[in-house]
Formats: sequence, structure tokens, C-alpha cells
Amino acid sequence: MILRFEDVAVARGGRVLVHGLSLQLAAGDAALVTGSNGAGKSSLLRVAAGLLGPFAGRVERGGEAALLTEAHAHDPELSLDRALGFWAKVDRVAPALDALELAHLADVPVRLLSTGQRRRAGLARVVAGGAALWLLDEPANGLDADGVLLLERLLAEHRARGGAAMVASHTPVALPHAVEVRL
Ligand SMILES: Nc1ncnc2c1ncn2[C@@H]1O[C@H](COP(=O)(O)OP(=O)(O)OP(=O)(O)O)[C@@H](O)[C@H]1O
Repeated sequence: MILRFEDVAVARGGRVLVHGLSLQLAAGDAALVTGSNGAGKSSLLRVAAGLLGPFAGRVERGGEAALLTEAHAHDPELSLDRALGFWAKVDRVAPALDALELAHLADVPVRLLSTGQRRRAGLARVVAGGAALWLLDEPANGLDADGVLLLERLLAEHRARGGAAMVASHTPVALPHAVEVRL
């Protein structure tokens, strides 16, 4: 078991956004979270990450989780490889940069990266971190068509290696056999 929700409710600002949600993600599983703006997708991912407590129910994680959000996780003044080194073991940084086709930008300060390059850098952090559970909030935002294909391939590889993922996305992201959680 990598993630288990038992009858979970999520509340924000005194409003219950999600209730009675039960699901289980084991090795290779994925969940796709959909819903309109403000439905509670980001809040649900924060609950899955353990950053926000459930309003009701139980959340269990079998291991580490990596959360990708819109927030900038990297120090803007550091070079990309050093910024990533803050989050991951040094020997995992170069392979993660390669995986996201960012190796040529390793020495560039994070503040100079484009929107899509920043998003790729966020994904490189997730890849480098090696967590079993990937929690990706709008991971395709800012990515070009090749970037979306890359994201889909990385998700497939992660699942094939025994990982699991919960992805919230407005735009289509191929996530074969994913459980759909409609909010
Ligand atoms: N810290 C907070 N305090 C109070 N209300 C909040 C807080 N964070 C979010 N909310 C509210 O909770 C609701 C759900 O927000 P959330 O970001 O989870 O939605 P979302 O489905 O991810 O939306 P979007 O598609 O726009 O990203 C919104 O109405 C939002 O205003």
C-alpha cells in the first residue's frame, strides 16, 4: 500500500469540499483528480501529502511522498543543479536533469528559466527525490507538447518501477488505468 484514503473529507475555510472519499493506491496504480476551479483538487493533494489534515476519515501513506505544485520549490539564485541538490542526493541530480532534458541548463540560475523549464525543473525534483508516491498538481501547466509526452513517459516508468501517482489536471494527461476522482 502506497496511499490509502478511508472515508476522507476535506474542508477549506469552513467548507467541506470532498467527503466520503475512499481509495487505495498500490505499486503501479494511479489516480486522476478532476474538477472545476475551486473544487478542491489542490487541497486533496495536500491532504494526500500530509500537509493538510483530513476533516474526517483516515489517510495512510506507505512511504515518502513528493508533491509538485505551482509554488516555486527552487532557490531562484542557485544554479539549477545546485537547487536540485538541495532536495535530492547529489548522484540523482544529473540523471533527473537528463530525464527532463534539462542537462544543458544545469549551470543556469533558476530565476532565468522559462515557465516550461521551471515546470520541468519541478518534475526533475520529483524524479530525483525517489519517493514512491508522486502527487502532481497540474503538472502539464506550462509544458509544450513534447513536455507533456515526457511527463506521461515518466509517470509510466515510475509506475512500472513500483511507484504510484495522484495527478490533478485540467488538460489531458495520459494515465492508463487510473482511477478517476471527480470532485
Ligand atoms: N488556506 C485556505 N483557506 C481557506 N480557503 C482556502 C484555502 N486554500 C484554498 N481554499 C479554498 O478552497 C477551495 C478549493 O481550493 P483548491 O485550491 O483546493 O481548488 P482546486 O480544485 O485545486 O482549484 P483550481 O482548479 O482553481 O486549482 C477554494 O474555494 C479555495 O478558495
